[in-house]
Amino acid sequence: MEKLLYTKDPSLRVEGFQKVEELPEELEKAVVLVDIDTVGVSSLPDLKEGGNIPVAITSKSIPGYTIKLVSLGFYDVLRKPIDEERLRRILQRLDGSQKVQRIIYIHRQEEEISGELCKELCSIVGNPEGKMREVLLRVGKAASLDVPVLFVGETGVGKEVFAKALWKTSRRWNGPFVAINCSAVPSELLEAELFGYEKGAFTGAISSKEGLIESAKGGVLFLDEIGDLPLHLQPKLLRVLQEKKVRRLGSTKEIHCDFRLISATNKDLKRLVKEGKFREDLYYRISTVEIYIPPLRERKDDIPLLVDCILQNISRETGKRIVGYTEGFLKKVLSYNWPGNVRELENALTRAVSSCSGVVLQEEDLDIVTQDYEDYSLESLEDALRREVRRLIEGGERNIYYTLMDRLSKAIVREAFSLLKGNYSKTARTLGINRLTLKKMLQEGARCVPRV
Ligand SMILES: Nc1ncnc2c1ncn2[C@@H]1O[C@H](COP(=O)(O)OP(=O)(O)OP(=O)(O)O)[C@@H](O)[C@H]1O
Repeated sequence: MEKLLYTKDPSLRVEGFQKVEELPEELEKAVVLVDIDTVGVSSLPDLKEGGNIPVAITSKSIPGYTIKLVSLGFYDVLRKPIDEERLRRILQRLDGSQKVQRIIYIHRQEEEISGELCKELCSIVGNPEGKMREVLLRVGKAASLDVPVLFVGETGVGKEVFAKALWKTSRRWNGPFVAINCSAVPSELLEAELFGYEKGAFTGAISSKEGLIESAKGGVLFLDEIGDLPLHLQPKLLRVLQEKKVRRLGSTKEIHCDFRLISATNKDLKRLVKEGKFREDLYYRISTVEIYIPPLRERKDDIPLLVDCILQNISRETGKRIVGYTEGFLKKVLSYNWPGNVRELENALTRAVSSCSGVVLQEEDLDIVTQDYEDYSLESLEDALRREVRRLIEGGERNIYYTLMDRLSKAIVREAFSLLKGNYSKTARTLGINRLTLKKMLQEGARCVPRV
């Protein structure tokens, strides 16, 4: 492995730097130029050990990024292409205080790592080796394409967090991020909100107003719960997406609008299409890239990392000092299935912190009902359900009925199917349901998306 020695030579040229795919074994006292666009920042702790001086190299010029990188531990940040004069100044600055012996340029060919950038920029927590890696890679790739993206996943999995990460790492990062939840606005108001209106367009329109589509010009329009977009607005949205023009209510003038659509849903849109509740052409238009975010119960390795991060945030916000938690506490967190995902975890931890009398969270501070109860009677099941309904309502969850019914029906079907050794006819007969319905439920069991 060739290494470039730092010689104080003023004619030092960047092109002469050693490029290595992986960290060299001995790095002591090296200035390590880390191409973070391709290598990421995960190697930082290793680099700093042994007194190396990491300098980040990036082509991204996102506001706050330099500060973020320096706060992570980089000595300085250089933009690509590397300005040799700036590099030389950094080296001279260092030379007085540290004996720099060599400079190494670490770089990786893959572009995949922009996913890592999303992670750092948006404080997305997840095990880098786990399921979130795939999601981050997909977000990283989608960021460079200016096409509509649809995030699919249960409530509280982080669809909006990822939508923002996508926006911040796309070429539209300096444009606005305009978000609206289609299920939270009554259908008659949603049209005016999205498309805008002219004065007198309807009773109460005392002045004209631009719609959110117009406001998203140059940036991103985030349509949350797009599955709840009323049928009569769907062709209007489709037209806007096709023609890149919007017409305010009460106007004949078309206004050009250049925005990127990112949408999210916790519903099975393909099923809504089949049921005639969502237009097929719109579905294909909004889902050029579809990214599925798995529920927390399918990525339990993320939970300890999330717990640490959420507890730090809660401590910061509330001023209540929490130094850790017992093994029993973490065991209880891990044994629960978190149907409300990260949002529910945040709410449960907030409650745990407020009920904790010391600085270490105990098992009993967590008021969740874990699955390993011993009492199998229907009464106890009803009790558990009552507690679960109360907890979900207090946690501000939506779609409670469907989430619970979906989980219950799937649990019943799966258990019967496995007890009856995978015999479809027998299971259908025993459960008293149609064979086709059974097959469909078993197929859909893997995704578990609550639906109406
Ligand atoms: N990977 C993550 N790292 C850190 N925080 C996360 C992560 N995923 C989700 N969160 C947090 O969980 C909460 C819910 O996330 P978000 O609102 O993005 O979920 P959602 O899937 O859009 O939910 P809904 O479908 O109900 O709108 C937020 O407070 C968010 O900051």
